[in-house]
Amino acid sequence: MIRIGVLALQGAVSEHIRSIEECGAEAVVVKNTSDLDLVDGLILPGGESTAMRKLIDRFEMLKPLRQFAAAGKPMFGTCAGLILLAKNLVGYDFAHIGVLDATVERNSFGRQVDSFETKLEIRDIAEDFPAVFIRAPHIVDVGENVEVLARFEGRIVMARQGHLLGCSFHPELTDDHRITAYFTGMVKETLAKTVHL
Ligand SMILES: NC(=O)CC[C@H](N)C(=O)O
Repeated sequence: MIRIGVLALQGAVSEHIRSIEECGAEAVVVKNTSDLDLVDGLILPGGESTAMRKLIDRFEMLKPLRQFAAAGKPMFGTCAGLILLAKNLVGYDFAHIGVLDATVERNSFGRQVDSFETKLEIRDIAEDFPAVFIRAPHIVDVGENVEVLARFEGRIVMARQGHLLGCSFHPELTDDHRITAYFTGMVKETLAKTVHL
């Protein structure tokens, strides 16, 4: 069985665990570098990116997370997790993990209290995905190797660059597991390639 980890330093962890299990994979709570060694793919959950970064530094996980991505292992950032993955952040002169070739702006959809749900058309995944946005970021711009998978009101809200996937919203907060299933498929494909090397 494939193993998918959820970075569990802060944020919406348990819902991702449930969704991974619904998709027939083993879910692993990742709290440190040795947990990271156990997994074939990693979900970076929503929450608060600044708080998550502090904890990543405290547990000395920044370099291991970058190495995980450099090794070609799939990573999926949702909301704050997307902010962690992005190479460029509007208004900041640094990135966190900094591997997804995209420029991301934080808190793009209104004030701090704002959250909403909408149906999204997502390329290759769904025509009507129930997407929950909570103080969500959006993708301002992407590099040429990045495929845009979904937009909301013209703004990019989901994108993929090879083994890296990111979205602005919280796919784990509904009972619709199609996005987690898609990521599970990415992990399976990567493993199949690795085994044949
Ligand atoms: N739901 C979320 O993950 C919100 C992200 C948060 N606003 C941040 O900038 O980190």
